[in-house]
Amino acid sequence: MLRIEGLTKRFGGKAAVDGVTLSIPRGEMVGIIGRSGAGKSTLLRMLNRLADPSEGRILSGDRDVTALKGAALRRWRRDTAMIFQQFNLVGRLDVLTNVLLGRLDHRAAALTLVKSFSRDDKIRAIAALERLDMGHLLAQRAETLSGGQQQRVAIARALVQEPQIILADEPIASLDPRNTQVVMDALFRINREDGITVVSNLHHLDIASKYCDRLIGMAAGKVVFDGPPHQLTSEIAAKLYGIEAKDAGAEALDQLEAIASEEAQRAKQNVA
Ligand SMILES: Nc1ncnc2c1ncn2[C@@H]1O[C@H](COP(=O)(O)OP(=O)(O)OP(=O)(O)O)[C@@H](O)[C@H]1O
Repeated sequence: MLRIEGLTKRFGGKAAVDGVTLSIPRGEMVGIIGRSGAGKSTLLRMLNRLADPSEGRILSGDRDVTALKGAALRRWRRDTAMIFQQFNLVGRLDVLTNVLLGRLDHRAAALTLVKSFSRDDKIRAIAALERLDMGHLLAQRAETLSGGQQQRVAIARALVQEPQIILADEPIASLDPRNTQVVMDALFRINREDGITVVSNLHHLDIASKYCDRLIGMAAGKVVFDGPPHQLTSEIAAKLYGIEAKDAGAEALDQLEAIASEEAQRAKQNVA
């Protein structure tokens, strides 16, 4: 269980994240939604300790994550793998080596200085790539891959970290609809099969609603909605996305209704 208590991050006088309090149980698939500048990335970066809060605490069980330093902080970063919009691969390195970089924190500090990975590391990396349907491209340079393929390599790199939580910062923002589905399906499968908590910032309400158990809506640094997708009303969507995005909110709500009716249909079939 991750607990966030009164988390605030100020840049100058302005609060990018403003007194956020939340609990995230292990194994949940959470979507953080809201318009650009709402504070979603800053919140995620604080969870991984890429950014330090101005106020508040993050607790993992009874461990105070906000106070971690040195080796304990490195362990926390390994436990909370990040995935980014721009994939953050090393373009000139091959796919397998990019994935192996996710194993660096598992190795003794002395070994990290030598560029050799154990057989066990390589087996894990290949298995992660195969799981993401990328095994056949392991020798290819990362920069030659499509965006969707690069994001799958980034997910494989996150997997070999053996994280408890995957923090995905707009993982599909640079992808076309087909790759969006491939990447979201992969994150969903990892969440369901491995029980890894996934917290993902998502611009698209329809995608967030389709894949997530829970949506956290942010506006001006504050949480303005926290609940399952079917509880998101048009008023809240309008508040989250602002007047000019009202239509997008309405469109997304139509899709929410379609999802809800599909679920109802499935439930009916199960009963029958
Ligand atoms: N390093 C920084 N220095 C100054 N201001 C910052 C910094 N990082 C973020 N901000 C500001 O904090 C606010 C929240 O930004 P953040 O990137 O967290 O929002 P977001 O919801 O993730 O938006 P987007 O979807 O566009 O990434 C914005 O007003 C942004 O300009």
